[in-house]
Amino acid sequence: MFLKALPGYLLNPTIGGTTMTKTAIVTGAGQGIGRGIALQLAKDGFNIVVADLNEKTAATTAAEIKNLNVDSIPVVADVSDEEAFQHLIATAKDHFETIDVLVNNAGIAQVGLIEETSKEDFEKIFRINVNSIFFGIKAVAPVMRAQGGGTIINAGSIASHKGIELLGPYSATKFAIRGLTQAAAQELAKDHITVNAYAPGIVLTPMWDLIDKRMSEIHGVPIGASRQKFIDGIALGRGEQPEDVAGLVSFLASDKAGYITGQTIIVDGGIDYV
Ligand SMILES: NC(=O)C1=CN([C@@H]2O[C@H](COP(=O)(O)OP(=O)(O)OC[C@H]3O[C@@H](n4cnc5c(N)ncnc54)[C@H](O)[C@@H]3O)[C@@H](O)[C@H]2O)C=CC1
Ligand SMILES: CC(=O)C(C)=O
Repeated sequence: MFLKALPGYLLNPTIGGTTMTKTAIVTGAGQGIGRGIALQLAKDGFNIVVADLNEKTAATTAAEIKNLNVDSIPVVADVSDEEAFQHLIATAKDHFETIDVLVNNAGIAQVGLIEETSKEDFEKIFRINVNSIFFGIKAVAPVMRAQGGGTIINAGSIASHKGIELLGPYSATKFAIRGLTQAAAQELAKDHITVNAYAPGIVLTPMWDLIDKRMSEIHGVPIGASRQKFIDGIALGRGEQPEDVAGLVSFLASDKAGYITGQTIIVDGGIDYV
């Protein structure tokens, strides 16, 4: 029933006169970049599984998507828990039959000096940002392999390419994600599964509200000043929006990106220090 075989991966193929709508799971889709990606993929014609820790925001995003002529379900899941991720994949498969795209977007940031970061916080950010992607790849690969293929897209960052002061543990997780993406792409290529990552810059979401507040406290500058300093280094002259990231993910999830794998692609408006 699943038609994917690279090349020639068709979005919504027609089989015996019936159009098959593809399905994407987006983690952390209750707000911010994940929500932006989920809405864009819905506009591209995917049914969407909206996964998030936050039940209320997941339900709101899923309801918004249902107004876009595709189907959507919210699933409450802590993706840093392997069993919860397996349950998410099983729920998506039960509901929509295929899982064509998994966007491992959920993540957290922590701001502070490496020397002042506790072992518990260091382990926590790895659990949420990295273990989740490891669990996601492990859970979805057998499903995609059995279907004949699929696409996994992970949340990197410009911090996947350059360690950023006061974002040490966060940068370490994003470098790890770049490595996992490259290795998974090599291992899964024979199964017609592509694995890539997006690497945004300074995206104006609740995550950056928190980063700015904490950095501004540490530097003793007014709220907003730390973020502005980063934005001043962007060639395109403005902070990034979730839609800017969603445009890249839309391409990576499309037939047009069928020959791209193992890449962590920067979408940052041209930041001078990367
Ligand atoms: N905002 C930015 O400037 C950038 C963000 N990124 C990455 O993009 C991704 C999304 O970032 P934002 O939208 O800005 O963050 P955000 O904090 O605004 O939203 C994150 C979403 O993930 C959910 N989430 C957090 N932990 C979860 C867990 N364990 N299980 C399930 N859901 C969970 C939250 O409930 C929230 O809805 C993250 O991986 C982040 O590291 C990368 C580069 C820049
Ligand atoms: C949050 C994040 O990834 C950056 C680079 O700001």
